[in-house]
Amino acid sequence: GYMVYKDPKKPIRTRIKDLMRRMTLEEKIGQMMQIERKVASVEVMKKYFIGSVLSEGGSAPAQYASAETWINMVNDFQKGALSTRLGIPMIYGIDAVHGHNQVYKATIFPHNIGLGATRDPELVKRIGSATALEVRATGIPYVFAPCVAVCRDPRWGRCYESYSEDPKVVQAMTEIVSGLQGDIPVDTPKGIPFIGGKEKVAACAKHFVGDGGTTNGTDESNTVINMDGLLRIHMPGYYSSIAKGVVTIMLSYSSWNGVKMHANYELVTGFLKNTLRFKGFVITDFEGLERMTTPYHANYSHSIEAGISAGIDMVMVPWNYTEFLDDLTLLVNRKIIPMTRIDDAVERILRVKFVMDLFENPFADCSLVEYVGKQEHRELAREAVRKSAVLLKNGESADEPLLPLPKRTSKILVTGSHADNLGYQCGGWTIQWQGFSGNNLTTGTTILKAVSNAVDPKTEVIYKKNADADFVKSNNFSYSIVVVGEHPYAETDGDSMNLTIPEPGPSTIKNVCGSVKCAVIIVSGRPVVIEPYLAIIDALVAAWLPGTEGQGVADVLYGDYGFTGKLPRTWFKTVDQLPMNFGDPYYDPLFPFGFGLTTEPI
Ligand SMILES: OC[C@@H]1[C@@H](O)[C@H](O)[C@@H](O)c2nc(CNc3ccccc3)cn21
Repeated sequence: GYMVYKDPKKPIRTRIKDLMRRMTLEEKIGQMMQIERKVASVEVMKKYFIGSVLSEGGSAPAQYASAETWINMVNDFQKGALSTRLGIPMIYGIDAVHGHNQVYKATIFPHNIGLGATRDPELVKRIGSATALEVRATGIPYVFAPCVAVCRDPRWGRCYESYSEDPKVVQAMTEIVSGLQGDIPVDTPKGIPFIGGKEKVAACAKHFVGDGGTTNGTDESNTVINMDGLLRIHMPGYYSSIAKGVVTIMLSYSSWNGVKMHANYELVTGFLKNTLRFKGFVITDFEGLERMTTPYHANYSHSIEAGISAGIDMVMVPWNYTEFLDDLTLLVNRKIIPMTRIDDAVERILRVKFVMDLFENPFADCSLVEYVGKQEHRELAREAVRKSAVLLKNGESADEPLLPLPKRTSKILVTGSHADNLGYQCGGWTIQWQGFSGNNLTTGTTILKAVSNAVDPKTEVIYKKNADADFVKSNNFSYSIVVVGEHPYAETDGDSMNLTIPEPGPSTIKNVCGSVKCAVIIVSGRPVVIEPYLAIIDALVAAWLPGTEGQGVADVLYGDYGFTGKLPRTWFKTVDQLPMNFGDPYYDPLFPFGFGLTTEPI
């Protein structure tokens, strides 16, 4: 029969009110639970009134799964949700943090540190639009992006997910929110969520707040800074994201001055919801409540009370959602958590679902599948790669630059662990949570292939993964391209106290650059130790984590385009200087924030 909440002609607030008054406590708590796809099913969706499902890093319906396979999976979960008494649609979320990075053949864009180096917000907005299309092509309407962390210590394993050490650069790059969600209508009141239609997705500014400011860059640890410092350095990305209508905000595992963000009422409710008037929903990180305590999951019921009371609306409770449901039900029945808090959470979640048209359009169709890895998206990614590359050294003096390299010559050497490895050049959060090695798990252009594509057909390109001095001396190479750097990593696995390039990178640099002109390309998620080798390196390029479109590196190496990238973060001399950021009283970098040599296109 007719019900107001099902009537798209009624105002959203009227539909929410009508729906809320019909809901049982169990149905309300169901809306607050986001579970992982591996434990989700039509039955579970129906039995527990699940409001949301996610793919954790690397969690796909199958290896090499097509867009259609993704769509069928998402639609199945949706059928379960719609078969409940009130038929509230579920929302599916995934980490699309540098393109739709979990999907085979999707376009993989440079990670955020590279986008920060472009200083091009309009480009980043276009990347958001392209990403939204590829995500919608697989039937998914919600992404856990952008990360607006301000990484203040490159020893942090997630520094590459941060656009810059400078909050102003991070604020500029929140243009990606407008690309992902669509431009917010000018008259929209501040903080109201907005999504611009079926080719746009709900975004998620993360991780609130101060994730990039932890001591020594230790992931998930403690950010020690006063309120002024927090607001000046770590908060601006949220001002800009909310002004652009960001629909959700994810909390950080980290603490601020010893208080867990997942239990921080003053910042989550007091500041974010009341002062900034954020009207979307606040979501935990993965097992955020379980990981509030050491040991993990200790005193879980208290963690639930602390988190929900702090202002958490949706809980990423991937596995033990039945325990969460039981504990929270008890807390409400005992009046430890007031129903008004539950109603605030559910109202925010429902508002997002109504705003996103999920009630009227709960199912995905196959109309967009050809957008996955679309050539024009790859061209956009190639443009981003060009603009993200930072030229740090070019010959011993300005009047004898090595770059741009000549395309026409007799014989050149391409060498290094990262020259022919698509997984390495994409970095973490690519197909697998921790990224991958090799060229088989998705499609793209390695830097080796890019060089071969770029040079004159008469030029002989010799590839040797780890060339030694004898090999170089026994050949008469005109010049060499040495591609080395970090192996892929994500989160805590990326924390590093030494920031060295793993062997045989340094040896390859020494072996090759000691015998022939060399252009060294660093593939890394952050500045790494390079000072000891700088003197023997003729040209040095920071390529960051460029993604699948390695052709963009060759574009600037060979002068089809000029180098324009600028360092989005300070390049240290030695790690014992850290943390060291632009504006610090002690500032003695190898290359300062904003540094970048340029070349003219040929
Ligand atoms: O993938 C979901 C979220 C992601 O959006 C967050 O940015 C990130 O902090 C995040 N981490 C995990 C999984 N973390 C984890 C860490 C150690 C062991 C097992 C899982 C999931 N997620």
